[in-house]
Amino acid sequence: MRTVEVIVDVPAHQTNQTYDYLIQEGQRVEVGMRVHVPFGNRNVEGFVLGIKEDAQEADFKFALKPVYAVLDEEPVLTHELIELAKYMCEQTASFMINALQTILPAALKVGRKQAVKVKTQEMVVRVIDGVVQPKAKKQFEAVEFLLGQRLPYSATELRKQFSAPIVQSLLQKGAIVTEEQEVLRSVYNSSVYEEYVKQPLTAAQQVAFDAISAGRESGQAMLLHGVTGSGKTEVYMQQIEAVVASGKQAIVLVPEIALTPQMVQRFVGRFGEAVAVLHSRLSNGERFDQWRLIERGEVKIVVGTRSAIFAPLTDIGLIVIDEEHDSSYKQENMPAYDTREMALWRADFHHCSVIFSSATPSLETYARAQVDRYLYVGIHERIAGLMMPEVKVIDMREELHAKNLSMFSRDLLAAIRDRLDKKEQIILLFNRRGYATFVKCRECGYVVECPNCDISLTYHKTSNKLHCHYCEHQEPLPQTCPNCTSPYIKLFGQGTQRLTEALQQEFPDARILRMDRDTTSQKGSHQAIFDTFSNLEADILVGTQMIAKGLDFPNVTLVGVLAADQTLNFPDFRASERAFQLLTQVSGRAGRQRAGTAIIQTYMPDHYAIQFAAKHDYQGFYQEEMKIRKQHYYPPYCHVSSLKATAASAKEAYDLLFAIYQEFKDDEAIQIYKPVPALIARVNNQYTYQCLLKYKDKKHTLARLYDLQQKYYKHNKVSLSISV
Ligand SMILES: Nc1ncnc2c1ncn2[C@@H]1O[C@H](COP(=O)(O)OP(=O)(O)OP(=O)(O)O)[C@@H](O)[C@H]1O
Ligand SMILES: [Zn+2]
Ligand SMILES: [Zn+2]
Repeated sequence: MRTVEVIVDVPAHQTNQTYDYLIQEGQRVEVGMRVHVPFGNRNVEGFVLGIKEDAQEADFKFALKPVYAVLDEEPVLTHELIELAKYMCEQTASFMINALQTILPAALKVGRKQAVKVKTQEMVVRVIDGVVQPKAKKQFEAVEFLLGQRLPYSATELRKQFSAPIVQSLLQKGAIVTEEQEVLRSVYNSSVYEEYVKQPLTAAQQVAFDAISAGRESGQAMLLHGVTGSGKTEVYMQQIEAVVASGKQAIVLVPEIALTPQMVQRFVGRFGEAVAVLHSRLSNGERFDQWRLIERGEVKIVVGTRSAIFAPLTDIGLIVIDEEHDSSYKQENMPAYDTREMALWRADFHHCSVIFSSATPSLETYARAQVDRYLYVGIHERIAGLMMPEVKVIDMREELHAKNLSMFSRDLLAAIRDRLDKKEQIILLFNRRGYATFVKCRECGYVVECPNCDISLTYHKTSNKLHCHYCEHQEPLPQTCPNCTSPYIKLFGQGTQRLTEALQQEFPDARILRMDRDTTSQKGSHQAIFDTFSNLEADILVGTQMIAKGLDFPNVTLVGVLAADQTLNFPDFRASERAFQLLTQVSGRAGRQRAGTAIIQTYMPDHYAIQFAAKHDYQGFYQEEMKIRKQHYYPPYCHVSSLKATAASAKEAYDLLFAIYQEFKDDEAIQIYKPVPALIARVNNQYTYQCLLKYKDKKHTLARLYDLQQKYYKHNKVSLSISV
C-alpha cells in the first residue's frame, strides 16, 4: 500500500511531527502537494512531505485513515524548498507548518474557493487561406494581415484593428479559428524600458569582477564592499550575465520596495523578459503568475524584496543581496528568519555563491570577511574618478544661539538656494513622517495619546486628524485641552509633511516631491515618484529612510539630513551602527555624476557615528564599534535573541516571561535578562514584555527555545514570540 507523511495545519496542534495517511485508488500524490486529511473529527489541510511506496500495515500502530482529497495538480513546493523549510524551523525555533506557509507565496495560500484564477484571452490560432474572396475587401485585408503575423494573435487586437463585425464574419465563414488561451499577468511592460547599456568596467571594477569570478569557481560567499557610487551594480550585473550565459539562474534581492523601480529598470533594461519581479505590492494574481513563470523555467533572473529568496528556481548560479546591511532582511514576526541565512543555505544546495553587496556592510558580515569566512572584494573609489561628497556637520545648538529657530540651518538654506539656481536636484532626509509629532497642552503639559497604544498621536494635515502610527486609530484635533480645557493646545515636533510645507514657504517656486509611507500607500506610487524625480520634473525629494540608500539620481548634488539624532537616540545596541549606515548611505546619494555635498544637522556633532560617516571612514567606525560591542558583550561577540510575551493584561505577559526567566537563569550557556516592558508597552490594547538572551552556543540555545515554543504555544492568554 502507498502512504503519505503529512504536516497538518492545525493551530492548536503545532508540532513538527508528520502523520501518515493512506493514498486511495486513483489519487495522484507527490511530495510538495497539499491534501485534505481527516484529523480528529475534522477535515484539515496539510502538506505532503514524504511518500512510502510499499508500506506494510504492521508498520503502523493504528489503522490509517485515507487522504480525502489532493488539492494540487502539481507540487507547490520543490524538495529543495521543503528542506529549506526544515532549516528555517531549526534557525528560528518555529514550526514546520509556519515555515512551509512562509515559503509558499500568499497567492497560493488562499483557500480553494477564492483561489487565484488563471487569466485567459481569446486568441486567433489558425487562419485558413482562400475562404475569403478578395472582393470582400476588409475581410481579405484582415486575412492577409494575419498570414503575416506569428500566431496565436490576440482577437481583441484584431477587433481593434479591423472592427468587431469583420472579425465576426471571419469566424462565421471559418476563415479563422480562435481559442481561449491562458495569459500570464505581467508586472512590467518591457517595451517601455530603455536599454540599460552594458558599461565597460573601470579598472577598479574589473579587479572586483575578476576576484568574484574566482570566488564563484569555488562557490564562495563574498562581501562586495564598495563605496557609494562605485558601480557595484554593474559588477554584479555582469556576473549575472555570465551566470545566465552558462544556462543558470540568479536571484537579486533589494531591501525596499522603494528600490525596486530602479532595479527593475536596470534589469529589464538589460535582460528583457527573462526577469521576474516579486515584491509585496503585487496583486495576488500577479504574484501567482510570476511564481508560475518561474516554475515553468521561463525566467532567468528573479528581482525582488525579502521573500523573493524563496523563488522556485531549480538551477541557481548566483544570489546577490544588495544593501546587505538592511534590517528588512530580517523578518520580524515568527518565523523570524534572516534572509541572508536562507540565501547561504540555498547557495550551498546549488553549489553557487552569494554576493553580499553594500557600501556599509553590517558588522557581522564585515567581521566574517575579516576572518575569511566570506571572500572580501573591495572597490574603494567612485566611478569616473569622482570624489566622495563633501560632508558638513552642522551643530544645531549653534543655530539656536544664533536665534535661528527654523528646521533648516543657515548653511542648508543657502545650499538649497544655490542648487535650485543651478537647476541641480536635492534630497532631504527626515526620518519621521506626518506633520507634527505630538499635540501638547502649554498649560498642563498633557499630551494627546492613542487610547489603544502607549504612544502619542501624530497630526496629519491631509486628513486634519490625529493618527496613531501603530494601530488604525484616528481622531479630530482637539480645540481645547481634554485635561484642563485650556485653549493653548499646540502642535509640536515635525514630520516630513510639515517639512515639505516649510520648504515650500521658503522656496515657493521649487517643485517638491515627498516619499514616505503616507505618499506610497498606493500601488505604483513608488514608481511614479521615482519617475518624476528621474525625469527632472521635481527639484527636491523629501523622504524618510526609504530614500536613503541605493537610489542613483545623477543630477543630485546636495543631500540634507534634518535630524540625524533620531536614529542615534533609539534604545538598541545597533543604534550607532544604523546611524552610521544611514548617514553614509544618504550622503552617498549626492554627487554621483558631478561634485556633491551632504549637510548633516545634529545636536550631537561629536558622536563617533556622525564623525566617521562624515569622513567616509568605514574602517574607523568598524574598529570603534567593535571595541564597544566587545566591552558590553554584544554581537558579533555573541548571539542575541529576544522573547516577547503579549497579552491583554500586562501582568499575564510579565508572569509568563518571568517564569521563563526563572527557567533559564541557571543555564550557564545563556545569559538572560529580566523581563522589561517593550519599547511601546501597549499597542492595540495588548501589552508586551520582552527579555533579552545572549549566548555563544547557538545549537544549545535554539534547542531550548524550540522547547519553549512547544511548551507555551498552546497558552490561551499569552502569545510568545521568539526572535533569534
Ligand atoms: N563602468 C562604468 N562606466 C560608467 N558608468 C558606470 C560604470 N559602472 C557604473 N556606472 C554608473 O555609476 C553610477 C553608480 O553606480 P551604482 O548605482 O551601481 O553604484 P553603487 O556602487 O551601487 O552605489 P550605492 O551603494 O550608493 O548604491 C550609476 O549611474 C551607474 O550607471
Ligand atoms: Zn491642559
Ligand atoms: Zn494606537
